[in-house]
Amino acid sequence: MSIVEFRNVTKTFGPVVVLREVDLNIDKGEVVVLIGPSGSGKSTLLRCINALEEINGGDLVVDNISVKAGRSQVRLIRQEAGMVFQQFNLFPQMTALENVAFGPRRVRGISRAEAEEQARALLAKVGLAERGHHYPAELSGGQQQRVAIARALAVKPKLMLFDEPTSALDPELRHEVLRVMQALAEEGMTMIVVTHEMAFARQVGTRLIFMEDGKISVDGKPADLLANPENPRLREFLQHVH
Ligand SMILES: Nc1ncnc2c1ncn2[C@@H]1O[C@H](COP(=O)(O)OP(=O)(O)OP(=O)(O)O)[C@@H](O)[C@H]1O
Repeated sequence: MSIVEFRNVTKTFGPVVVLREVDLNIDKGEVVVLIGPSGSGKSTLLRCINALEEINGGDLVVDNISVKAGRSQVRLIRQEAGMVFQQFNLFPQMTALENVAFGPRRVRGISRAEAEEQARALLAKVGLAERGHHYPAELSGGQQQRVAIARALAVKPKLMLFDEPTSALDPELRHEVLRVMQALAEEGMTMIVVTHEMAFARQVGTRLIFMEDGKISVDGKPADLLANPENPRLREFLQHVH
């Protein structure tokens, strides 16, 4: 069953066309890895899914809700699609625990005690049970990114969007974030991941999409595409990401 459906979606910024009549269906449980040259529209495609960007043409339906519906519906989509950014984007004045507890308190209106209990469980899940009282500045980049994942999970999203989640991290910190993402995938979470981590694509991805100039040009199984990239531009791209 589709959880994300792009129907002929166009997105422009002024005169610049960033998504060109994109058609794409993503089913529940898929782990889609999105790759492509800089400026090909990967981040924009993700940001349209949780309505951080407005589409200009076509329709985009997320868990049966159109992004073109009214404001209250769009708010629902934001809850259903958790987003993790390259730069973590934690609230600096809040502890890790407060960062994770904040969303459920605001969105679902649950008590502080209940939100903090859930937040503690989520921090334990991402391997940070002992770090709840730390502020973001006291945590490594990899720890901050894992708090960001816990924070996104706290509002119980149906899918998770990751925009280059490891690009700002030193190599030795990347694997701790990738491990958390792999565990989520193994639990059946639907995920769309913009990344250059081809080992993750091969081991965890169920689908690999190559974007070029606002269009999807290759869409298939990671193992097949990585072993035998028939598309010459994909082949060239892959030579540069290793
Ligand atoms: N808010 C904006 N205003 C104007 N142009 C934008 C805006 N956001 C993105 N763009 C333009 O849209 C195009 C696609 O950007 P996008 O960030 O989606 O690409 P990307 O494939 O994610 O690239 P990268 O790998 O460099 O992050 C680029 O030409 C970019 O300059």
